[in-house]
Amino acid sequence: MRYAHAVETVRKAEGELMARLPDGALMQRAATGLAGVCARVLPRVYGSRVVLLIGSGDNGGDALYAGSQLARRGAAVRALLVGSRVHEAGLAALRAAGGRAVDVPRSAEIPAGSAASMEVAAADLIVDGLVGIGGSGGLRGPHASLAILAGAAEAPVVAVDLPSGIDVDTGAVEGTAVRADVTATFGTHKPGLFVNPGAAHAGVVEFVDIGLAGELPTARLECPQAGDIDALLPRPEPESTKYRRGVLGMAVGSDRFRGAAVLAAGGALRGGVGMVRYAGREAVATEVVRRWPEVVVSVLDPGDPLAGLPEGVNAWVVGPGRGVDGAAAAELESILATSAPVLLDADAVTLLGQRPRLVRDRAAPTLLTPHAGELARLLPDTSPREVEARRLEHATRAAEEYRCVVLLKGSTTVIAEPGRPAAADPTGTSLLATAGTGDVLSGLVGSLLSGGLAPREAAMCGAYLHGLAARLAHDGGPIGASDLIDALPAAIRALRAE
Ligand SMILES: NC(=O)C1=CN([C@@H]2O[C@H](COP(=O)(O)OP(=O)(O)OC[C@H]3O[C@@H](n4cnc5c(N)ncnc54)[C@H](OP(=O)(O)O)[C@@H]3O)[C@@H](O)[C@H]2O)[C@@H](O)CC1
Ligand SMILES: Nc1ncnc2c1ncn2[C@@H]1O[C@H](COP(=O)(O)OP(=O)(O)O)[C@@H](O)[C@H]1O
Ligand SMILES: [K+]
Repeated sequence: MRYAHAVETVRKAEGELMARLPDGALMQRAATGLAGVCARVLPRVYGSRVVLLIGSGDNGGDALYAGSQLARRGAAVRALLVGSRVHEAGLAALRAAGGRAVDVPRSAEIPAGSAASMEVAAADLIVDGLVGIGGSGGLRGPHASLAILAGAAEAPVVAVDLPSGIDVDTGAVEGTAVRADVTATFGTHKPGLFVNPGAAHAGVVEFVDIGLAGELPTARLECPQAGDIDALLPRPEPESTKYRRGVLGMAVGSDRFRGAAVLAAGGALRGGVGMVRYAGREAVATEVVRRWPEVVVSVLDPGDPLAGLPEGVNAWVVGPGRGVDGAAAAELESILATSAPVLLDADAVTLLGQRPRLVRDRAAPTLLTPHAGELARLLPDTSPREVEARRLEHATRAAEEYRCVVLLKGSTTVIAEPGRPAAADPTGTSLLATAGTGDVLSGLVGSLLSGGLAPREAAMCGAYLHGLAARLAHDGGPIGASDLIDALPAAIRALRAE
């Protein structure tokens, strides 16, 4: 598991640790780790041209000390000073090691052809020490110009602690931010490194241990790794039966959206469910069984659909392609009145927006899996764009308001549960941005719920496998939701190998 803490927590923990250590010790640890990361990114240190982008704060100090270490190993290090002040001891260390520093004019944009712009363009490595956890908002003035120049340069960019300009606590990017190839982050991960759009600016995140772990409380955000998912995933045991592995009820698809039922059932079957019990109209049930003969179907009578819903299931998936009419609402209400764990997706989430109490007052485990548009319908005065800009914040708010677990789909899938650290899925890929992949996810997560995982853990495992399956299914061209189903067994197999 990778753990991320909010700025306020990091500051407090660093303060406590610093009080017990000699002055500057933490910065030396950070700088040494950073220099090591830079040395691994460079083909060789000796003779390479390293450009440091240096802002006002300690983030610049880290970069200057790391630069001094690289200079001692034979790199030609040049610091571009752009802040209203500079970390003086770091600058002195750089100079003592033979590095040089130039002031970048702070008032204006940096013109093409200026000395600073030529330095950046000719670099073998660019180190982003503009701002760290003390930054706020998108980058301003010459900081922004340097970030743009660094983005246009060929050299790899190593970000110090985080890519300057991203919102550390949320991953929001409001304005210009550095795009790094590698981020060396100190003491703990930061939430913005795991949540897009911030995460996409961080590149590969390398953790630098500065001895902070003992001072840190519970994380704000967790990012599960293959081993964590492998440990959680239910697997058949010698005494397993189809019932013990989990019976999943599925109220998905409709005459109009038959594919949703087929895809969701496929996700469940390849997710390791013991039995899928499909409930729906005859035409849909026929399609489901044609594709998946192992599914047990209950054909619902349009005159009295609730009477035909199967009983004795371990969990339910409700919503994808099901519609938002009165019958769908009555069905949702009836399923939520059971004591089984329920996953609400798509239309069921839309229906919930008008009936929040259905979930708020429910004692049994409940999981919502909206995309940004659906989540926005759950939160008054919130647009899908706002949800996408600050995913973590909105998923957390919805989980608190509806008192249940929320998996918010999208560029980064995030999972929130009141009173627990949020989780960010690391495997997501835009290959998934194609119709029907959400239906597969609902079945997959449903199968894990029916297998006994709690909603948060089922959501974490499902999202991880979903993204991994997309990556494995991808052989250079596009993939569809059906390919994703086929790749799920390989994704489960790959967990052990990762
Ligand atoms: N604490 C510790 O123990 C350790 C901390 N460590 C390191 O310290 C880092 C935090 O350092 P920090 O607190 O000095 O803040 P930091 O982010 O360098 O600069 C903030 C300054 O930047 C500016 N600025 C802000 N926003 C801006 C914007 N949008 N656009 C442009 N400029 C902007 C603003 O300055 P001003 O504009 O006022 O000149 C503000 O004051 C941390 O990330 C880690 O790297 C490590 O050494 C390990 C031990
Ligand atoms: N840009 C993206 N990057 C990563 N994953 C994405 C992206 N866009 C969509 N996805 C994923 O694709 C799936 C789409 O689900 P959803 O919107 O419910 O589609 P549908 O209703 O067509 O099945 C979700 O798992 C979501 O996280
Ligand atoms: K930085």
